[in-house]
Amino acid sequence: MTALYRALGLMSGTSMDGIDLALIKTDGEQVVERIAAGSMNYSDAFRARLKQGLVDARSITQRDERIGILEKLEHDLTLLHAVAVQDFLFAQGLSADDVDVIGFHGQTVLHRPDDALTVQIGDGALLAQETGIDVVYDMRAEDMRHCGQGAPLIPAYHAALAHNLEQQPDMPVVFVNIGGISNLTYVDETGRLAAFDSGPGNMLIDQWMELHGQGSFDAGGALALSGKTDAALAAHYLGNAFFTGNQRRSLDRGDFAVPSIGVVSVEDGARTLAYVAAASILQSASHLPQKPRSYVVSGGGRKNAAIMSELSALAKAEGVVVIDADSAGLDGDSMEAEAWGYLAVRSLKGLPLTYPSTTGCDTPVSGGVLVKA
Ligand SMILES: Nc1ncnc2c1ncn2[C@@H]1O[C@H](COP(=O)(O)OP(=O)(O)OP(=O)(O)O)[C@@H](O)[C@H]1O
Ligand SMILES: CC(=O)N[C@H]1[C@@H]2OC[C@@H](O2)[C@@H](O)[C@@H]1O[C@H](C)C(=O)O
Repeated sequence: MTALYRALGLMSGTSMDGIDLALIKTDGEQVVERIAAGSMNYSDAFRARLKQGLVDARSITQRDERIGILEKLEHDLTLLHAVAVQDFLFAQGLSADDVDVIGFHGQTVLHRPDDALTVQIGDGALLAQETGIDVVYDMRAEDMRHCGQGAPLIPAYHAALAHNLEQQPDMPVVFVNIGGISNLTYVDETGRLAAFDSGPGNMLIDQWMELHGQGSFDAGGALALSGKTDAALAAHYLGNAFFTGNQRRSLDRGDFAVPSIGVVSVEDGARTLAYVAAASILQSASHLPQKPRSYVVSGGGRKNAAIMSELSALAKAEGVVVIDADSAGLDGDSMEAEAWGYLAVRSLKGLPLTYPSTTGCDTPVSGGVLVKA
């Protein structure tokens, strides 16, 4: 039997709502045992600093540049991850010795795949020092050196999950992650893998809510459910070149702009953006190798009832079943964090993290930087 590693994945996603943590036991191949998961929310003040970081990052031309507040932000973000790890281990009754490796994503502050530039802040050496645990980080860069788009990386993990589901969904199955940005992974009976980002997920909804002083997200999709879809606004988003272009693989937060205030009512805006989140999944799925038979949905967007009802209706019209990841025996909140633990182990073993069919790289590519504690 191949060695199993206890891997702790840490994800700070594009929504910038906090840090997700997940401990798994895995061989980095077919074996995945989910052990525990947790999260630590960012304060409003820290989230505001992250947003400033995105602004400052716009002038980066070399991926190790840390302009404006980015140097201090990277340091503080890393220390917050160290605190999240310590709190998580304490809550689980574990210690650093119980973890073989941390898979550290950090925070994406800039993603320009067309310029082969992707920047995640997060200091792997500092995290290893603070936690006393080996850290694998910076897992997107090597893919870009091989002409890949540096994202999405979760498909390798989805492929492993497809073999581990308690209830096998109808194949081909598509894993749908509705985060700030959404992405799709297609897996069929032959093990064929295809993946790409599919469009805006929650990020426009979150920005729309903030613009109207209605908090940072549409809880349960309640506001959206009280509005109606504005066809012209929806068509504006769904007509974006991303959906038709042949380089359509990965997205940056900046690729879609929130509607201006007053274009539609706040309720109709929330509904329209929920519709766009759902419809862009279907629109992108039309580029998959074959029509899927089921969607397994994870990410915070599955808690927005307007997104889910739009998605279910659109999928039903195409004969595709929508399943919540949790009802498939998975954890829809911590899947990305699990993936980063899994990918860290693959990195240790020199196994590919990405494939030509997932990021567009020219050959299967491993990656990640290891820092020993
Ligand atoms: N109860 C809820 N009701 C509605 N929406 C929710 C709820 N909880 C979370 N969300 C949405 O999900 C978002 C967070 O989702 P998630 O954590 O999957 O994103 P992320 O991992 O940061 O993004 P990405 O996958 O793009 O990196 C929040 O910003 C919010 O919009
Ligand atoms: C550059 C970057 O951080 N991209 C994220 C983002 O958030 C969702 C989507 O866009 C995906 O491509 C990716 O994250 C996931 C976890 C991934 O790489 O698989």
